[in-house]
Amino acid sequence: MNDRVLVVDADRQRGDSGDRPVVDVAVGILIDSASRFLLTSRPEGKVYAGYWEFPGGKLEAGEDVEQALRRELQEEIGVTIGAVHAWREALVDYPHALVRLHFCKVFDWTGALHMREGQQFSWERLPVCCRPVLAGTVPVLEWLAAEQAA
Ligand SMILES: Nc1nc2c([nH]c(=O)n2[C@H]2C[C@H](O)[C@@H](COP(=O)(O)OP(=O)(O)OP(=O)(O)O)O2)c(=O)[nH]1
Repeated sequence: MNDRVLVVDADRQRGDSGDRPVVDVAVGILIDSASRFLLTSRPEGKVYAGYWEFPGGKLEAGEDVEQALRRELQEEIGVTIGAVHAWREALVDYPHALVRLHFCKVFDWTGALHMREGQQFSWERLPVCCRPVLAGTVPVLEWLAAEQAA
């Protein structure tokens, strides 16, 4: 595979194996009828706590991206999502893990937002007001900006 890798905090040590496993992560870009998108803050106890990101999480064994996204959004923000539109992927090398992010757009969901992990949330437009934004999330804002400009 010929992915370009975004290296984050390059000055911090990685595991000593050159061959780190790739962790797949399903990420949801929830877009409402006013074209705003949902950002949430990473909860206490997780790496990069307090950084803003799109909701989602790691695939569990046997899950595909869509299944993981349905489960994560139910667990983390209390909504049941409708159709999942696979959009972009990114490979990000953090000190804690090498992750492949599968960004999906979601326009339909049911249920009221309920931050089950004590996160903050914000419905955003570009440019976003939330700070800091997680490094692996920043490219998505650039892609959304490019899409709006097209
Ligand atoms: N959810 C999400 N994760 C992102 C984004 N950008 C980005 O680099 N990531 C990275 C951060 C983490 O390394 C990884 C997600 O892992 P996580 O630890 O938050 O996932 P999880 O909810 O399954 O966590 P846990 O159950 O293991 O606590 O993806 C994003 O926009 N949304």
